[in-house]
Amino acid sequence: MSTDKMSVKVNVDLQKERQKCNFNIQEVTFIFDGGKEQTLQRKKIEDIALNSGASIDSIPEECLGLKERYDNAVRKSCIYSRIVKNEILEITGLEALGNPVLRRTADAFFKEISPFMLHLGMFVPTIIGQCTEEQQAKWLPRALEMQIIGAYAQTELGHGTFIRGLETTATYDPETEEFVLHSPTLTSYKWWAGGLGNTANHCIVVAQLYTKGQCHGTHPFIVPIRDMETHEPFPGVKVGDVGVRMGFNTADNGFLSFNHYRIPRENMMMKNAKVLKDGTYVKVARHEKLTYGTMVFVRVTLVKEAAINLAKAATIAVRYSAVRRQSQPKPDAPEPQIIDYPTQQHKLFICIATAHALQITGDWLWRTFKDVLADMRGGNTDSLPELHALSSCLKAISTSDSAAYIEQCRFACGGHGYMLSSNLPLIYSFVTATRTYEGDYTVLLLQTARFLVKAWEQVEAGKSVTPTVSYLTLAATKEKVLWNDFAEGIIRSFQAVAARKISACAETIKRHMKTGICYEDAWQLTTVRLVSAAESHCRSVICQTYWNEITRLTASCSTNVKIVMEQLATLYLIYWALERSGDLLRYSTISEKDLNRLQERYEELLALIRPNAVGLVDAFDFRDEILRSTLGAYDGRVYERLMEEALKSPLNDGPVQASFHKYIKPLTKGKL
Ligand SMILES: CCCCCCCC/C=C\CCCCCCCCCCCC(=O)SCCNC(=O)CCNC(=O)[C@H](O)C(C)(C)COP(=O)(O)OP(=O)(O)OC[C@H]1O[C@@H](n2cnc3c(N)ncnc32)[C@H](O)[C@@H]1OP(=O)(O)O
Ligand SMILES: Cc1cc2nc3c(=O)[nH]c(=O)nc-3n(C[C@H](O)[C@H](O)[C@H](O)COP(=O)(O)OP(=O)(O)OC[C@H]3O[C@@H](n4cnc5c(N)ncnc54)[C@H](O)[C@@H]3O)c2cc1C
Repeated sequence: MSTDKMSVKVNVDLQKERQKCNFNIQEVTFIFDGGKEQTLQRKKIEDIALNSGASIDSIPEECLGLKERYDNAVRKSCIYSRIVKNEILEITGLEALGNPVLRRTADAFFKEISPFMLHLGMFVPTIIGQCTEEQQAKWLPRALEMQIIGAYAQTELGHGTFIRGLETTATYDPETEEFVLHSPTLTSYKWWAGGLGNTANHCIVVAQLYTKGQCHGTHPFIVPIRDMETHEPFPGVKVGDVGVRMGFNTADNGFLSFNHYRIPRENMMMKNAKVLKDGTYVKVARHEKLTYGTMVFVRVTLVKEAAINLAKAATIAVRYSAVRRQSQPKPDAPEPQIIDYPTQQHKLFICIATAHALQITGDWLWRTFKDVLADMRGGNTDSLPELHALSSCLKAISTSDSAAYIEQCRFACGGHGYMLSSNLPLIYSFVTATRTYEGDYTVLLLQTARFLVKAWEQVEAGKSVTPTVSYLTLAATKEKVLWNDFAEGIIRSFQAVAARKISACAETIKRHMKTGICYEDAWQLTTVRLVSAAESHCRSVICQTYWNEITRLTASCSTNVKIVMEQLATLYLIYWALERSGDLLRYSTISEKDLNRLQERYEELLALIRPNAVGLVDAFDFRDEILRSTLGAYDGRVYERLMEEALKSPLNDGPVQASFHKYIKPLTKGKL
């Protein structure tokens, strides 16, 4: 098609899809956003941030060089942060830090990431979580006003996972009432902190605290690293960019080292522990791990982050699949829309369902987090271990599932999904990093497994356990869970699988120890099973939360919304029952006949959901500016947009590139 004849109308196939949709889209948007109020607030924020057109690039971000891309990201971060500071936080308050609306709207400005993301994502939350009130009064207004820009530097070249192994030291000098920060080795260089390389002028540094000759473990400090006028690093501070990455290239991930660099005593974040003027160390917190609080907070927010990104990818892939026609399964019939292939539905509908499952579970986890925080303010830390176990496994599974399904969405778009202009590769490169940062997948599942094994030992000892593991009590009676394929039956069977795996792990550890080895070695020998047990536990939590919550949330919805939401949730349960059929055959009474029936129901559900597929992704309600995809825009002008974006490439700035004259011509003329 010639570019000058491009139509601006909505693609006909998409129009027909929208006519087929039989439910009220807005009601589903409300469910996905967590309520009508939240939808209205989100739309208001999007209007404020996006209607001026400030987010729009004349040249696609991906066509710029590395430095220009960073420069452009800083420019737009300043615009967006001004809007956030002056207008958005007024509406949302600091609640926005745990609410995906800021990130969702930021996607219109940054195809990759803002170098300011960690400022709001971790620097500000750490000030809130780790500073005394007096310290907050000093730092928080400056941070929110963007007078200072911060990063969070915990990870080092040598250690990310094992925080207790960090090597940076903060040694207290009572003579001057200062801490001396030092990086004793190459492996002690801070590495990875977002925004640190060139942007931040302050940084939270996690270092081993020494006072009176004794090490008290890792603690956070606020460290000025650059001159506020010249932006030059202070003497004793070495800072730079870690180099080109798979994604995140506008996030300015940096390295940092100190050479006996001094900061005032008051720059230690002292909510959980203090160093007095004379160097006396005073522990304030009731729980050893409260200094890890920011990580728990971010893990909680990442569950909804995973949901939103998957919803974006699903929107792109489903709309494209309604527009794209390919092959001719029946002679003389027109080429079908690719969404009519059951295999395509199998790839995509689980993505829609998973986005809902994670969003709903993320909302529930956020509420749980706030409850635990309220308890802790009252001095009660009893629920912290359960929150840590939950946030660890949910962060691990949500980010891992979301990354895998985003990649599946890209596969579902064939060759065009490989184009950066589809946005799918960029969404993937962002989300796949979430599986690693803020705690690696395996490491976090093993944290949950620790909690589960302890819970099992408690159950065996006849003690009560916390709500999310109460299903273990039933399992301990050794009563067999009889398979039934109602939703509640499937969920009970998943719990039985998790319980059996957890008890088997506990037995395996004991068996190893009987051979004379220590607990730690026995634990290591069991870790492959422990990861699998923690994964099963987490899936049962997601399935139960999704089912219970969707039933509650749709109670007052219109009939067709109830039906389509129930279809999606049932699809999710059956999908995982089929995926984990090996576990079910091993640990429940399910038979081959039951599995065959489940497979049939799964395929029936694909057909039932099919007419509503476009409506379901429309209900995620992403503005085109946020989707930033040639394949996923609301109007479905896929081919026109692909062509328009292609023409913006600098490689199309003329019919002949300079390299022809420099290299190719001499080669073809035998002169090179
Ligand atoms: C203005 C424009 C801006 C643009 C718009 C932006 C808008 C932004 C707004 C919001 C943004 C939201 C999105 C956020 C995005 C954020 C991006 C983040 C980027 C990445 C940042 C990072 O990665 S920071 C570094 C993170 N690092 C880690 O996560 C390290 C992982 N390791 C650990 O957590 C721990 O070391 C460990 C848990 C693995 C082990 O710790 P340790 O060795 O000390 O403990 P043990 O294994 O011995 O366990 C002892 C005991 O403690 C319990 N425990 C461990 N951790 C915790 C915890 N956190 N809480 C509670 N309890 C804990 C453990 O279970 C053991 O208990 P027992 O009872 O003894 O069994
Ligand atoms: C894009 C990006 C942004 C980041 N931003 C920041 C930031 O702003 N600030 C910051 O401080 N950090 C940041 N990080 C660092 C991040 O938090 C760490 O990379 C992460 O915690 C993993 O630690 P690691 O790199 O040391 O991996 P490692 O711990 O070395 O992991 C390597 C492998 O070893 C395995 N492994 C490690 N320990 C165990 C164990 N005990 N048992 C079994 N297996 C184990 C892991 O599963 C993994 O497969 C960022 C990282 C990325 C990729």
